[in-house]
Amino acid sequence: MSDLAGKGCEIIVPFDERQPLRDIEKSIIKKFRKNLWSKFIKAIKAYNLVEDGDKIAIAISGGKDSLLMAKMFQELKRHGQVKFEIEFIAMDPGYHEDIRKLLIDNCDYLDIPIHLFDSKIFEIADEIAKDYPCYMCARMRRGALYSKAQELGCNKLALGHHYDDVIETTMLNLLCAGNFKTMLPKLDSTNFDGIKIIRPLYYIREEHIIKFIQTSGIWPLNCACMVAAKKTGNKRYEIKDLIKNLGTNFKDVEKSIFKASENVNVDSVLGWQIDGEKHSFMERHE
Ligand SMILES: Nc1ncnc2c1ncn2[C@@H]1O[C@H](COP(=O)(O)OP(=O)(O)OP(=O)(O)O)[C@@H](O)[C@H]1O
Repeated sequence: MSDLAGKGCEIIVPFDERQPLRDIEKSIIKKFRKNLWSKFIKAIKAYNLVEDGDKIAIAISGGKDSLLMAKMFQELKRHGQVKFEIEFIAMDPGYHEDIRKLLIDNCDYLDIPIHLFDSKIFEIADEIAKDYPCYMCARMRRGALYSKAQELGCNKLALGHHYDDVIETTMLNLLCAGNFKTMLPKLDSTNFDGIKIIRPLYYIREEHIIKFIQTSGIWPLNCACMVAAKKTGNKRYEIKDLIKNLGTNFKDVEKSIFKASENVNVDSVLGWQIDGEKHSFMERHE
């Protein structure tokens, strides 16, 4: 087994024992309506994420975010007016066997029928990018998920990134990469024809997902590799803490970071890119 697989990490401890499935499902549209269900629907409508005739591959890592996303899609199919199909795909990058078992057990309990498939991503990332495997791992993971979605005839791939992932990405780019770029709620694949990525949890705050998971009594897979377990080798963890700390002095700082990417004033920036082509404010002065 690759060193990346790890054994485990900080866990999200449930408030109570596992609740009956029907209660968990009901809680999404009742108890958590405002913070989960309404936000899910809002993003779907705002960005046209689900359309008639879609076949959506829902990517399940076994973590809290993707488990919730799976249940919300099932609710949407049950209650919504749009006609679409769903397939749940879960890729095993070389998990520790206990983690794989937890993933399967949670999906069984929650009635999420997954297509579980293997890849050797941990082994490869460990070999070719030992010190900073995250970038390599994420790229290969994306490729594996796209291929599976395409094999199943899907036109969309749904990922469980939420609001806090979005603002962390914005800050990560600003502070570490020197650019202004966020994570979009919908985008075309560059390598896989006819597949779009969608992020229906775009407006959902992580704290509400944690509350839902704790209330449901589920022990989600919290981190699947050593990098996540140790919280080192990836700047994202530092950015997460930074945003949290900023919140003590700046009111609604998360909202401001999120809004910044809706309100870019192109009249007041030095340069920008469209379709990979660079532009400068100087073009307007020549
Ligand atoms: N091994 C995997 N198999 C299928 N989908 C995956 C896998 N790993 C990640 N994903 C998808 O990519 C999304 C983002 O992955 P990331 O590792 O950033 O997860 P996360 O923020 O911890 O979310 P989660 O709680 O769902 O694991 C996940 O929500 C899921 O949709």
